[in-house]
Amino acid sequence: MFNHQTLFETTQFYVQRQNLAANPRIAALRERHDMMNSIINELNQSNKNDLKRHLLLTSDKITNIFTQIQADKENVNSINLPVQADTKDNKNGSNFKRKSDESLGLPSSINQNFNFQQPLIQNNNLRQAVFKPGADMQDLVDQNMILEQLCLNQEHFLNELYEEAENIANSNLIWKKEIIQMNHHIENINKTISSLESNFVSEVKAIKNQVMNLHITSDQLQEEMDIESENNQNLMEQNKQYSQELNQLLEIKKQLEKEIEETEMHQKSLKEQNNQFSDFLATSEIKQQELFKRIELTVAEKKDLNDELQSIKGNIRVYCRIRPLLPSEINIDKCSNIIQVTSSNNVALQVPQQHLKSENNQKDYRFSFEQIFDENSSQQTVFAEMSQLIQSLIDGFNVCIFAYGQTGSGKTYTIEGGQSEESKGLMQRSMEMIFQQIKYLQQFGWTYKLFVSFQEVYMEQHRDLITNFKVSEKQDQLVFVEINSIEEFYPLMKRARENRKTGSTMCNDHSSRSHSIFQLKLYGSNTKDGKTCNGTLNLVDLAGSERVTQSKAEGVLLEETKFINRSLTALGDVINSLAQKDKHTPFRNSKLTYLLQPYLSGEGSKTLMFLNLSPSSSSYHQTLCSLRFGDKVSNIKLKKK
Ligand SMILES: Nc1ncnc2c1ncn2[C@@H]1O[C@H](COP(=O)(O)OP(=O)(O)OP(=O)(O)O)[C@@H](O)[C@H]1O
Repeated sequence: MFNHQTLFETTQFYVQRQNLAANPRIAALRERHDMMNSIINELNQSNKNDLKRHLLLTSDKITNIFTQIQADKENVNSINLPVQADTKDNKNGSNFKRKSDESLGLPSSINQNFNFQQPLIQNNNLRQAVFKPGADMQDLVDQNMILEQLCLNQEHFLNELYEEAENIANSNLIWKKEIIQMNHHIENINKTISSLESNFVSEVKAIKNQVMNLHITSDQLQEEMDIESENNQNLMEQNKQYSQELNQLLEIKKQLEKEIEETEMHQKSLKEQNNQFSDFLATSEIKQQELFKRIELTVAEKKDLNDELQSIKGNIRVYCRIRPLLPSEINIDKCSNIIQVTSSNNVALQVPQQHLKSENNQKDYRFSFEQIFDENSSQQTVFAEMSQLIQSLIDGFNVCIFAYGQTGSGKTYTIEGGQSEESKGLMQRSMEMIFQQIKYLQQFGWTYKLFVSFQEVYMEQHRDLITNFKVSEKQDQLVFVEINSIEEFYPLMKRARENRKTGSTMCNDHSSRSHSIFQLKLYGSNTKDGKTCNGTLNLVDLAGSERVTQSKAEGVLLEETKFINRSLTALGDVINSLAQKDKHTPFRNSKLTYLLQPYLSGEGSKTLMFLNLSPSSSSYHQTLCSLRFGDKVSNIKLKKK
């Protein structure tokens, strides 16, 4: 039996379901499904080049749509349908069974917002209207027919709805499948996109690197181009300069060509002059040879004349030299000058007032010497007078020059002199003259070898002043140094002076108490005629000639003074003996005479004694002694062999 209430409720239910079918959300779902299809078609249609762009755009769209679909689907599922079997009002247990929500693809949960009370109330009202008590039978039959017809219509309509619902469920399943396929497809597309993206990124990276490299290469090329352009500019400038120089050179060339022409002309005239000159030279050479012969003869004559002159003057000569009063003698000791040079050969020693009695009131002592140099005589003047002896040395004589006098009378000043050009002494001036003469004589075939030694005799001890070593009896320890120029001589002189000074400080200023001997051995040979010519120069700075009694010396000083006096006396004796032509000359009486023996004896020897005098009144006795010694020596003549 058909239950009207149940039919009504069922009808109500399917009306609601139809309403659901017409739900705007489901319609929207459909629309989006269509849109997705169109997008997929669109994607399939898009060409490969635009694929990436489309994919990027559509992937976002798809993602949005998909999320919306998911949301909509959830919303759809969340819409609850009334379950007839479970309602309270299904009292009659209707056999109408609605299809399960799952089979329709709809969720089984109940939508709490849907109001079921309103239709139920309406049904009750309808039921009351239909089954109204007291209504007549015909009305009921009519009503029943209407209701049966209504029921049939409703059933038919419900079947349609049911089919419609099944279709929706089927299509829903198809959508699900499509969505799954689409998801796969989207995944594949995403994969393709990501691979394309990674390729794109790597390609972009590669392209970026290439672009970077291109930038670098471009920068380098730019730099090179800049350098090249600079070089180019420089080259242009150089080119300009070269072209200017070339023009100048061309002008110079023109001038030179002119000059060459002129020079060639000049050369021709010079050749002619040359021929004339060569003729003239030939005759001049003959004349020159004649002149050389004459000069040689003149030199030989000069040598003989010099020898003769020295002989006339005497082989032993005495030059007297008086030094000026020293500032200390004038200012401190208040001494006066007691020597008067009366002429170039005569000197007078005044007896000081305090000594007049002891000298028997003799006012002065007068002496004559070959040459007297007063206090104003320069080193140059003194040397000029004795330079003839140096010439004799070069001519092959032995020359001995002594400086004799008391301490501080000017012996060292005369022999060695000072450091300045003006004050340099006999030693330096002699050496300079010798080297000048050697150079001059080279043109006549003379060559010379020079050897020098510096030595000292102190208290009969012989010492080498170059090595600063003691020399034994054998003399072979004495060093002779060969010198080839005046420059080689100076350091040796300096060294000897220093060694003498060192000795002086070690031995209580023994420099004034020792005899200093400079020796030069000169060996000459003539390459033209084979002649030889050997001579020796001795410059002797004698020790101070103080007398023991007058010096009031004591101790070591007394000993030194005794040695000095002994050696000076021995020198005087030797000179005297030589003058007396004695058979035996006592050379061995002192180290000094023993050393000088070879150069004092014989006709090839020339001796000069400088008698150095102090003009001070305080040195009266010493000066008188020196003058007497000098007088004695100046009267000696060396014997001839
Ligand atoms: N002709 C001169 N002109 C100027 N000064 C001189 C002259 N002679 C000597 N003198 C000075 O007198 C001082 C003593 O001279 P020097 O040392 O030569 O004496 P010396 O006789 O060698 O003494 P010593 O025996 O003690 O060595 C020095 O200061 C020197 O410069």
